[in-house]
Amino acid sequence: MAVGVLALQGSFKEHIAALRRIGVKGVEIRKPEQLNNVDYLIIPGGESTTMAKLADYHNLFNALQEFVSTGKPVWGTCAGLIFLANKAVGQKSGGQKLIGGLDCVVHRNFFGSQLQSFETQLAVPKLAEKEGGPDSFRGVFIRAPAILEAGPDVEVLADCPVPSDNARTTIPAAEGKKEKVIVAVRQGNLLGTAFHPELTSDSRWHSLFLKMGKEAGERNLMSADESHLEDCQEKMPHDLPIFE
Ligand SMILES: NC(=O)CC[C@H](N)C(=O)O
Repeated sequence: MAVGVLALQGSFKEHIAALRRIGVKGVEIRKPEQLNNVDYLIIPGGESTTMAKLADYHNLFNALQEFVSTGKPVWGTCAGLIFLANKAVGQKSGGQKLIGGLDCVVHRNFFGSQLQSFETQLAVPKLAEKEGGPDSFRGVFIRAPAILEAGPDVEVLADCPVPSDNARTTIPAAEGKKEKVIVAVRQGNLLGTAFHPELTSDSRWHSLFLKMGKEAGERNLMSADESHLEDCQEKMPHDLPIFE
């Protein structure tokens, strides 16, 4: 079985390469019927307004919403996280369509413009508990969103300190009082990260995501067995950027 990666625009090739590094096949998804052939779906980073327009154009919204409701694992990174949120703020006028499902309020460009993109070490004790490796993860934030509010069923997997001078953020005054914002969450079959794990060589978010299918009782979905996964992870140094 394969992992689908929504391939309308954005970093879908990078996700497919990241999956390949842990021995898993990623399949590009552009049409609603292609979702029938996959048991996992990754919605990559990119530009969420453009992605929403393309999804509408390709009649993908209903199929994506159905996929989310089946309980199969879905992971949104950056623009993909915005897409999965029940509510987004800081959108272009008129807003944009969202798939929804993730009980969160996301600020679309919380950390500012493209020029204010940054990298930082995030504390990820829960990821390390499940996947081993260091307690920190190199977060690559590209015109990144942040989660301002999360519902009771949402587990916070990482947060990020907000710079005290707010120099980097576009946050409105009310949210400006925050000392930190949420940047990685899980809610049942849904995973969301505001940063781009596919741009680093640390595969732990990808392997965590694949385990979510197993946890949901769906066995034998991976094209690589566990021992192969562990083998790859051991050989792969953590924390190195990948620029492909
Ligand atoms: N790297 C990203 O995916 C950026 C997302 C961007 N903030 C948006 O609105 O879509």
